[in-house]
Amino acid sequence: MLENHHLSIDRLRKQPINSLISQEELEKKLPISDAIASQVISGRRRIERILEGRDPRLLVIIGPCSIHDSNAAIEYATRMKTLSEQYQNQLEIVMRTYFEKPRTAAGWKGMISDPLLDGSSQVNLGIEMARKVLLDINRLGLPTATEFLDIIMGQYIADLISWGAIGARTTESQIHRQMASALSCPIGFKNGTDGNIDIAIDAVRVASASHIFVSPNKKGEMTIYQTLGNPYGHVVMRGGKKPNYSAKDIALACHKLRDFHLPEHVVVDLSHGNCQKRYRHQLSVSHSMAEQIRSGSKAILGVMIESFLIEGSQQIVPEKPLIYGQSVTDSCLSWSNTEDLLYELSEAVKARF
Ligand SMILES: O=C[C@H](O)[C@H](O)COP(=O)(O)O
Ligand SMILES: C=C(OP(=O)(O)O)C(=O)O
Repeated sequence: MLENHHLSIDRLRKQPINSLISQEELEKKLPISDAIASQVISGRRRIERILEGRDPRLLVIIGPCSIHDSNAAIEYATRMKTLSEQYQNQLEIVMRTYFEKPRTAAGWKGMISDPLLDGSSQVNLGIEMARKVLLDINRLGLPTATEFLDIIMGQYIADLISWGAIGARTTESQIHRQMASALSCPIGFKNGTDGNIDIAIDAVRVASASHIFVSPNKKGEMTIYQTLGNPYGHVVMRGGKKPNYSAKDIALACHKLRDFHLPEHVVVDLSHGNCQKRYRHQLSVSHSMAEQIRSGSKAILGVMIESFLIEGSQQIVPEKPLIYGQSVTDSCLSWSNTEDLLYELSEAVKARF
């Protein structure tokens, strides 16, 4: 009687579906080898050197908006690995491997939440598939980037990530800033969806400090951690109601960073608000980046690009087969546009050595 009464007080709007695999169990199933661990560590170190201003190469975070098909992701990574070797003296290429999608309103929330893309929400399968893709891509020798959206799920893959993002919708969230202060990779904070850069600068400052952060340990036991602070936070300009990639916008952001004695550099996201959701416009934003870099800008430390095997995007329709290699979230650039764009950026970077 008492139990029923209790149920009606705090379990009105949820019911258990399944228990979640622990990080320890998942890592036992899909362990990181010594070779992959040192690949991740060296990828992070190269990115950190760019952030420290000790490497003039351009950080390029590139890949599909989201990963929904492991085979297509591996094919993309294999092709990208060839380009990353070709341009290794100018570009540090890191592949976008986004498994969690923050949605403006509704929509598919990514491989971790719904790996079968049918609303069956098999989270244990999703997290296993995500970890496997990351192991495979890192095994190819390509560093990986992701958005840390859910403060618990990201920890199941964080050991395989060389660059992390806190997205436009969560940069202002205290919990995400605290999580970033604990993460082992460099973290880019997006400006807000309305274009507000100040919240991203605040996030960099907050994440660089130590915090108390409550999260599960590898066994799944809730634990109180003291974080050390992340010295590699930086701002990602992604535009908002209007683009913010012009030299003037970047100079303004640098001016604001200077006021807080922070390094005067940013990553520019060519997609999202900067292309105003017209994916081909990423090419014009890229021309502007190349132009600014050629004229000596040191403020652009990196760029983010949404690209996949096939350009554009497609809807997830029940029973309808998906087009292989095409995005199911934001529209992406084609492979051939991607090749042209990386060539242009690599040539521009030569000019700033
Ligand atoms: O990068 C992806 C999307 O821009 C983000 O997840 C929001 O997508 P939506 O506006 O289609 O929900
Ligand atoms: C969701 C993304 O970006 P933003 O947070 O800038 O909207 C993204 O890069 O996938």
